[in-house]
Amino acid sequence: MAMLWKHVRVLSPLLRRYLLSRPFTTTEGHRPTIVHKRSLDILHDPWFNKGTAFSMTERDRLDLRGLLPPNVMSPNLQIERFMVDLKRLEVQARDGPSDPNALAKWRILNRLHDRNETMYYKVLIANIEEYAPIVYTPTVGLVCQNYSGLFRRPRGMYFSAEDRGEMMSMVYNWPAEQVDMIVVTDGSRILGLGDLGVQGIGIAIGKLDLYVAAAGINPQRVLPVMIDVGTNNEKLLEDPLYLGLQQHRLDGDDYLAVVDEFMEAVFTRWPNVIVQFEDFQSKWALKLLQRYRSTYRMFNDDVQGTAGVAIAGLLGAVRAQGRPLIDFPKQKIVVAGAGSAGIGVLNAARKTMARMLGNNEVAFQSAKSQFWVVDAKGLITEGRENIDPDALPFARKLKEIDRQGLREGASLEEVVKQVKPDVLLGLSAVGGLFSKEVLEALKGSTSTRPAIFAMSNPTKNAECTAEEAFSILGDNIIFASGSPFSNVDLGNGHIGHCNQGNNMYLFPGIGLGTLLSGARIVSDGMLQAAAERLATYMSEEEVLNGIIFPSTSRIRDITKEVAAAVVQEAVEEDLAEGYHGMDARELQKLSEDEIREYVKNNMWSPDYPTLVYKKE
Ligand SMILES: NC(=O)c1ccc[n+]([C@@H]2O[C@H](COP(=O)([O-])OP(=O)(O)OC[C@H]3O[C@@H](n4cnc5c(N)ncnc54)[C@H](O)[C@@H]3O)[C@@H](O)[C@H]2O)c1
Ligand SMILES: O=C(O)C[C@H](O)C(=O)O
Ligand SMILES: [Mg+2]
Repeated sequence: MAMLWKHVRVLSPLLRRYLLSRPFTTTEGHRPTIVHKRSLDILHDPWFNKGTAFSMTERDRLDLRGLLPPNVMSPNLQIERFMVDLKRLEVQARDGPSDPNALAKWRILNRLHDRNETMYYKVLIANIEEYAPIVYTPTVGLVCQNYSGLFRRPRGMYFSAEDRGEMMSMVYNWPAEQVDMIVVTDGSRILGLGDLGVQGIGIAIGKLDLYVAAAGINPQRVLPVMIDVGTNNEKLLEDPLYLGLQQHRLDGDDYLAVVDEFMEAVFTRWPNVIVQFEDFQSKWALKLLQRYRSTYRMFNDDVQGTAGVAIAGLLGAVRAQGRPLIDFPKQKIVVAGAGSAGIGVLNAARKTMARMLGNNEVAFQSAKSQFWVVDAKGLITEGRENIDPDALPFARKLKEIDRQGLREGASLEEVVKQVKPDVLLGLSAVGGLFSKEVLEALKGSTSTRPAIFAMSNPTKNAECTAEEAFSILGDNIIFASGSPFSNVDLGNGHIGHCNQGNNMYLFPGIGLGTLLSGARIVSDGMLQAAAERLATYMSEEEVLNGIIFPSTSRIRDITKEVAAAVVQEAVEEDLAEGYHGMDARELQKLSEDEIREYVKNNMWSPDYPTLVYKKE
């Protein structure tokens, strides 16, 4: 293949297109898939199972005759039968995604995931807008909270504090020879729900569902991982039904030793894997990112993915005011929450402003004065005792805020009243923090179109609902939330548009782009390219209508675009080492459109391959 590629440039356009369109992975397309098992073993293997869709010839070949009802169903009919069951719950559904039936829907989908992966992803991809809120936020939060009761079949791998010294061999217990994507959590800060210990595995599973559905990562090559170092959740520690280690969390060097050993083990077995860190408490999220990011192919979704999505949203808000992007450094931004997500957003927004202002130290210093950061103790100033070093660069000078009529620890309401910000952005995990009073204060905003980002998850942790924002501030605002809300009918013929501002618009493309470029690390430039692509994805008309993020139904397309931008940047930074048949030099020769096509053709689709049995 590599030889062939060398000549692609001089080949006829037709042959060139053919070569570009060939999947470089092994099992997709029309080539049969070789399996080393037969009979019931196949039916019980979700990677290969097709259930009633096994053809008669396959039933003969794989010793399945008599093990299935005789009616051979088409994949579509099979899905129709399944959907009747799933839809039955909707008849009684009341309040959208946070409805109690959501958990029942999750159960039905999860059972399908356990029996037949191809069919599961077919259902998920075809109905992503409807079921992303079930397999992902907000329902996944409820699932994690109730995991002990919901647990049936294990999924993914668990590495615990008890496994120290064993991880290097344990990693070989996973059946897949190749793993492309790992999402790992230690369960210490699951969404805005706090420490859920081992039950946090649900978030890694949900994120990987999106990797398959949105990025077309092959489901046989994803691995959800839980690093169980204990929990500080006293309720779980006392619960006899809890599935994890019943001890307090390891800390300090003991903690680091476990995570280090895990990283070494997975990168030894799968040197090209990408590891996404997810929902680690802030105390460790930033430290682990610094510790690993220049040696391993890894990134932290809460810090870096969220930052990119927020940048895209903030730039969208500028466009929605009918102003040029270059006005971004003039925006006054109040951020509530200075944890891993808030700090990630602040650093990225400051850098973006600085770049627009001339990309020098003076610009970098002056950009920080556009931010007012409020945490659990109120406005952060240089007068704060024991200030978190990550928040320090954003601490306001005491003299300066005195002039603004503010002080150390001022409340969010006071800050909004005095600053009159263009943007109010919440990553606090505190539901209802943007109270009636805070939203009333935002009426004084000097912006022609103030923006509210209530980004905390799940729904009950959102800083305000869409209804609250639109009913108090009217329809001349931009609204985005981390978990989905329905659009709001304002009763005057106007509709308040709800955007979902969630890192799901970036992490699948960051992962896919890193994989297909074969980049050695995930660089700042690659993350920036991803964010910029998302920022320019919406048309002028959409943005002026308050639509600053795409709908989830377009997630596969936006992910392809983001991945292509990441590949291109990796190539430009000379980080790309290639992937399968596409080596680094060939990657360098591809045009922008060819990169897009290369990405598209390497996205897995949920089609049943023909199965052929072969003895091991
Ligand atoms: N939409 C997204 O894509 C996205 C991405 C990442 C995280 N999040 C959400 O962001 C939230 C925070 O995540 P994190 O990792 O930064 O958590 P964290 O616990 O590390 O940080 C929370 C921060 O909020 C502050 N805070 C608490 N009470 C406050 C109050 N009353 N007023 C102002 N600030 C207050 C805390 O002091 C802390 O700085 C979570 O709910 C998470 O689901 C959303
Ligand atoms: O998981 C999400 O929905 C977004 C984000 O990663 C979070 O932690 O809230
Ligand atoms: Mg997260």
